[in-house]
Amino acid sequence: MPVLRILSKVAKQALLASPGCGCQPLTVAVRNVSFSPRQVTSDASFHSVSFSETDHPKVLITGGLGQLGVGLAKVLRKKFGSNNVILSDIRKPPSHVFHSGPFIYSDILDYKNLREIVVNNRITWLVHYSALLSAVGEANVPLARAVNITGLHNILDIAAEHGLRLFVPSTIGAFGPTSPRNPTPDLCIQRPRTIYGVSKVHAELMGEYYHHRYGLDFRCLRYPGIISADSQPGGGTTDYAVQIFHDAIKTGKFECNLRPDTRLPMMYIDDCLRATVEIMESPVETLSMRTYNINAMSFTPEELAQEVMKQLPDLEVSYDVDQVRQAIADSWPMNFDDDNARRDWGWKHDYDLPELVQTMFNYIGSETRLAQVN
Ligand SMILES: NC(=O)C1=CN([C@@H]2O[C@H](COP(=O)(O)OP(=O)(O)OC[C@H]3O[C@@H](n4cnc5c(N)ncnc54)[C@H](O)[C@@H]3O)[C@@H](O)[C@H]2O)C=CC1
Ligand SMILES: CC(=O)[C@H](N)C(=O)O
Repeated sequence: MPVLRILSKVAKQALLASPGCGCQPLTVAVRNVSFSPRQVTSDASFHSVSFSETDHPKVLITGGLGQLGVGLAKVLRKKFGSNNVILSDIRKPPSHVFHSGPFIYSDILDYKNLREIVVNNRITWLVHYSALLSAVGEANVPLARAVNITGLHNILDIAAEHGLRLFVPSTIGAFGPTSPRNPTPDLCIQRPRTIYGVSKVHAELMGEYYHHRYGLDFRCLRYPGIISADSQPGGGTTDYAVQIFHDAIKTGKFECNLRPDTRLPMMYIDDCLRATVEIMESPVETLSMRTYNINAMSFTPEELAQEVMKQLPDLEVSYDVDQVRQAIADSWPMNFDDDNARRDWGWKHDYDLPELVQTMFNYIGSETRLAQVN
């Protein structure tokens, strides 16, 4: 029998054999009706390697060498053991990262390589961090489209085929100028004007679709702009809120690329990583939705500078507005409504603006003093 006919017969049989829950086993993976690694036969057992089979989840983090991945690996390794958390990226890891636990090369555009990693390491949780952020995405739309959309398709198929619990972060950037901006609720108009935002809305919808259609355990948080002391942001609109601390301590001067009155939701990295672990650990029955806003604080560059100047009164702040970033920021939420996350799974932030500034100064200050001694 020709290959095409065999495949379509297999697909039909599997559809007929679907359980009454409304979820169907993974005929989804037969995206292209041709011989491809994505072919899953009708007797493929969905959720074949589930979290419950192991004491600890076995976690793979994609795009792990960016602003958030190394910190998340640290938190997860403390909880689940170093060898149970694999960081991956297409870049070369710095030596302290390489020596702190398993690291592996993985290009999310290479489906076979990704599948091999998941199978060989018996992965049960996948945290998908690879992405091009808002500003770099606008500078290279074809690459952003490939990484953020085609890459996500690979991730969804792998996660569904192997019964993984999948976390994909979304962002305040998934909203646009026609969304309510103050505050922005979970469910409202989403018509972002950046390739980054469009790709994140696509990720939210595809993840929820795979959940409802195939039972994929998809979990998604819309992060605000994340502020961290020991990792650099990767080319976003909110990057100024990290840069100000480094420039203030190093040079006593800071030139901001957004207008002083640009209000955006922001969060300290520890809150962001804790929220991520909390939603991944939340019992299924607590999740009334699969994509949640999370919020901590909201401020303008002027308000941040004033708080920083409580520590460094001589800081000189000037403004040289980047039109691309400003247009993006002007279309994003000013305040985020995260009532659903607080109600459903008990989300609560720890850091407000004063604690954030104090913590950043303590960290960067001690690093700088250490560097001066050595
Ligand atoms: N940092 C933030 O403020 C926020 C981040 N997020 C989301 O959180 C996730 C992580 O963010 P960051 O760590 O800040 O991003 P980042 O830009 O710092 O890091 C992204 C990583 O993806 C990797 N990457 C690029 N192409 C790849 C490919 N083909 N295969 C594998 N890896 C590839 C890069 O090498 C980089 O290390 C992203 O999905 C981002 O959209 C959402 C909202 C806010
Ligand atoms: C808020 C984000 O998603 C990111 N930091 C960006 O500015 O692009």
